[in-house]
Amino acid sequence: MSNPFVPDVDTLGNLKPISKVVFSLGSNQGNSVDILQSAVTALADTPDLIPVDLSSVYVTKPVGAVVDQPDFLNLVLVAETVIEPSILLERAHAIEAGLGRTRDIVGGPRTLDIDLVMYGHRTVDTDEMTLPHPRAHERAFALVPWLEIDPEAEIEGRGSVKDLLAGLDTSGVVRSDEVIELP
Ligand SMILES: Nc1ncnc2c1ncn2[C@@H]1O[C@H](COP(=O)(O)OP(=O)(O)OP(=O)(O)O)[C@@H](O)[C@H]1O
Ligand SMILES: Nc1nc2c(c(=O)[nH]1)N=C(CO)CN2
Repeated sequence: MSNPFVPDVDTLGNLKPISKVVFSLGSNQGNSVDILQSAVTALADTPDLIPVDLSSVYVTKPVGAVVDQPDFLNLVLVAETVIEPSILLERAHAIEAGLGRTRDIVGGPRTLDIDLVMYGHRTVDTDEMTLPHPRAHERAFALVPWLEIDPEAEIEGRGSVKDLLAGLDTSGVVRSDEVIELP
């Protein structure tokens, strides 16, 4: 996909399959709007990754183990790619690190978090990666923005995002006026 006229092939010359990938991005430290814009730009600039849709920005109440922390800004980016999930996660971690992310308190405040919510129909369960993301189906801060850009969205093994959201409290997820755009 880097060059539209040259198809992506593996070492045997077979065409690499294109997969739909869903990223959930969050930030609640630093200038979250600038950080999320830089992260979206960096993901979109990734060779062999084509952004398809970007959600609005949402202001969200913290959920999980640490609720006593500032509100987050969250958004979802859907893309198409031939990059393998493990390489994609490395890329996401490199973008997080480049934008000042340190890994300290699990579930605590962070300048930037990039989660790989889903990679096509792939299911993975290794020490490094779980796909679909093991907590995405219970996170209104990820599902609300995702549903906005993909009303037919489904999580492999969990069902439709619309149905999942029907069972979740979405009151802590509010669309904001902040604008973040694809480059
Ligand atoms: N689908 C996935 N997307 C992102 N990270 C994942 C995924 N599956 C496993 N991980 C791993 O989870 C580890 C913890 O990630 P991170 O530090 O972002 O956690 P967290 O943001 O505190 O919590 P959460 O994973 O619930 O968002 C990372 O080392 C990463 O490799
Ligand atoms: N609202 C909200 N809460 C969270 C978030 C997040 O991005 N948004 N990320 C977390 C750890 O990944 C834990 N809690």
